[in-house]
Amino acid sequence: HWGYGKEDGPTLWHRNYPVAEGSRQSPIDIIPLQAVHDHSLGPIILSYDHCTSINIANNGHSVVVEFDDSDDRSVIRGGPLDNPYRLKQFHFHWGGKGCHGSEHTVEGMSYASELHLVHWNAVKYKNFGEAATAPDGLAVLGIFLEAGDDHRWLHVITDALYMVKYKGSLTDFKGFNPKCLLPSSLQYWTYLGSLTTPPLHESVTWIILKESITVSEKQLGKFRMLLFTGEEEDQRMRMENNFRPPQPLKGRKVRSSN
Ligand SMILES: NS(=O)(=O)c1ccc(NC(=O)NCCO)cc1
Ligand SMILES: [Zn+2]
Repeated sequence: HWGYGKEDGPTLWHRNYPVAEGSRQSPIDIIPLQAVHDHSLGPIILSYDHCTSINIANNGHSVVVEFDDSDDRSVIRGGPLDNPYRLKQFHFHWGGKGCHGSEHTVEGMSYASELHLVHWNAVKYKNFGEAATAPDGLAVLGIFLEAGDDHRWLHVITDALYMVKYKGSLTDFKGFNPKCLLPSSLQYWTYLGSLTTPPLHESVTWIILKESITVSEKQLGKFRMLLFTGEEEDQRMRMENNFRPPQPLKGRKVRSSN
């Protein structure tokens, strides 16, 4: 199976997932000065007020908070999107002690971590699985996490991580609204890309916020106490450096909101 190690990491994924070498892979290095200011790009609109988080889980690659996506109660719209996209889950990517862990980079600079809020086009597709294989099926909002002071709301997540230490573990996680994890500005870059983990489907409209949020090293350290491995496995492997490096732009344009 795939992972982030020497034997199963990003450089080997193309063996089972040839689209890894496709023309719209993610993440990418964003060069702000090369981004095209597109004045037709409106603001992104996040309607998360009635979102319903269900559980938090360790899937062996990251920690994921799943939402009830049975109706349009929490959606992202506007910006580059032609339809509202329903919030399905959010998860994180992070590094090892002190080193970097974001997937997207900005002029070669990476951040300590990156939060992905994953949405799917329920107007055109009947479920997430179908949308995940369509070129306009998914919209992922990416938010950079920078090391600094404590984040006042992230503790709600980090305090629950001990419950999902092992791969395959899952626990209730109700009443969490990811709006509390947003920076003050919703200015963004956007481009057409892919899932950053297998199956690497080229189905994602990426919306990356220019402003990062600040979290403490202590809070980041709690992500690193998670394990890639299950409770029954002898070899414990700390969950860290679960990020794919930037992929070739292959002629794509990155657009910038005003
Ligand atoms: N890192 S990412 O590009 O945001 C991403 C999002 C969803 C997936 N896959 C997913 O949600 N599958 C649903 C069932 O596992 C993989 C990668
Ligand atoms: Zn992700």
